[in-house]
This record gives sequence, structure tokens and C-alpha cells, in this order.
Amino acid sequence: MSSLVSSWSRTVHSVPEDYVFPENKRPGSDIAAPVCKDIPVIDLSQLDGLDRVGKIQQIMKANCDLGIFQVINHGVSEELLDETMNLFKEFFSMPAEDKAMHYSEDGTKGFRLYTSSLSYIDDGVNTWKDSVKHTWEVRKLSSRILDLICEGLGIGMRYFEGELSKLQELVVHHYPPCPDPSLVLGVGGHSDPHLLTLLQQEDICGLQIYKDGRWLGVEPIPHAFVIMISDQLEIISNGKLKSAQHRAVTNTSSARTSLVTFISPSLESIIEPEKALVSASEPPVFKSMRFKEYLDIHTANHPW
Ligand SMILES: O=C(O)CCC(=O)C(=O)O
Ligand SMILES: [Fe+2]
Repeated sequence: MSSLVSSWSRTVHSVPEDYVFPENKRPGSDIAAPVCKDIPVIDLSQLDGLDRVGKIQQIMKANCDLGIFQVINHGVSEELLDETMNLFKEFFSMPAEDKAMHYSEDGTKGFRLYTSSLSYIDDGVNTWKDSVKHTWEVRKLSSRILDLICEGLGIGMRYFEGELSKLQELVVHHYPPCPDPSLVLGVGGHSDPHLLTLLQQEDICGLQIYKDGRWLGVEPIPHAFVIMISDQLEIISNGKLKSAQHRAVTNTSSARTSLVTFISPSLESIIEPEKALVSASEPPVFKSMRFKEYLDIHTANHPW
């Protein structure tokens, strides 16, 4: 058996031992953590008005603090978002035998279904989800966001165009209901090693952000994208922008599906603090490194 969580999760009444997180890492009662009130929701349709500077300031404030904001009216049609979400939900609700033919442990495959028990082990414990990897086009939205960030940082527009944002992949996570969500995590606490993360979630709580020593929920807003600063943007901005620390919890009653687009530099890109953001009073706080090297180190140390 491929051991997809969704194949057996509805038949168990307690969490198998190899899915129980160590006590200090368990979400416990934080599965119902309150929503974080400091995540701005930016309406991208009104960006060209008088308010542009104010909105960029809002984005930059959030990015320098938590590395996360949400966008609405972003130009990706609601129909496309619904169809894509529904397609993947249907995929995950297929019988186990039908899903099994898409299962692959070959990480280089363009489309594959996998589960946590191989690369996603966190502290030797499995995570409560199955996933699909694919590529899709949210390119235009990510370029707009990156341009706003350039403007906010005071560096040239299109700075990230080309090699720095060359790679894009979609990972779809499926978190089946869990008999005891306080013991498990769908994804353990981490920051993403990429440049930028765009996440679409259903109207079901699950994504959490780490703020001032505690985990808080990221409010699900239908058709919004959650935008998270990832490690390479923190490095390029010389630490001005913060890579969002986040994780995913599960619940007892409904499966949750999330569509996560990662934008990354090409593997050979050299990542280092942008010279314009470095000065005698603000020396570089990260050393330069090929993105591939960064990923190798990150993958060895963290699941994400
Ligand atoms: O599903 C989620 O809400 C979070 C997923 C995530 O953090 C990731 O794929 O890196
Ligand atoms: Fe993540």
C-alpha cells in the first residue's frame, strides 16, 4: 500500500503512533488558535488610485514584521480558482486504487501524488496529509506582487524578473480529517525556502502563523491569495523583509485542500543581499550562495 493518509484516515479512530508529534511540537489546543488580526488584506483592483503609496506601505509593514499578507481582486478569475480547487478535491476523493496509479516517489516527476512518509518526515514523525505536485500559471499575479515589493524596497521595478523568479511550481496539499488534531500537524513549523509563496485555501481554518511566541490562524478568505515572503526574499532584502514562519493544523470534521504556488530563482542563481540595500550601517547579514546549495542545505534540515 502506498500509505496515502486519505486511504485509511477515515477508518481509524485514533492517531497511529508514527503520526503523533512529540509533546513540545504538538499543536494541542492551538488547533483552534484565534485569527491573527495583523495580516492586511490588500485590494489589488484599487492599486492605481491615490492610495497606491499607502497600500505599498501596508504591504511593507506586514512583510517586515511577519512576512505575510492577503490579496483580493487580484485578477485571477474566481471561476478558475474554484475549478482548480474542485478538480483537486475530486482528485483526492477518488478511490484509493485510482489514486494509487499516480503515486510516485520520484521527486523529479512533473506530476505526482505522494504522502508524508518519505521526504516529509518531521522529527521522525509523519505529517497528516497527501500532496500532488504540478505546474500552473499564477505568473502574472506573482510578478505584480514582486513589483510592489520592489517599489516598497526602493529597488528597480522588474528586479526579480528573469532568473530570480524563473521557477514556479504548484503543490496541492490534502489534509484528511483527523481523529485527534491536537496530536498531529499537516505541515510542521517552517519558512519556505523559495522566493515568494502564493497560497489559496478553502474556507476552512488550518494555516497558522507564528507571531510573538504563539501560533495564530490565518483567516480563510474565499478567492483570496495568502502571500508569504520566503527565505530568498529575506536574503535579497538583507533581512528587511521577514520570511513567514507558518504551519498547517488539521481538524476532526472536514478535509482541507490548499493550493500552494512557489516562485523560486533558477537553481544556478547566486542569491545575496541586494547592494542597494546594504551600507556601512547595514552590512550584509547573509552570505552569497547558489540557490541550489541553499535548497540542498534546507532540504537536509527541514521538511516543508
Ligand atoms: O497548506 C497550508 O496551509 C500550508 C502549506 C505549506 O506551508 C507549504 O506547502 O509550504
Ligand atoms: Fe510553507
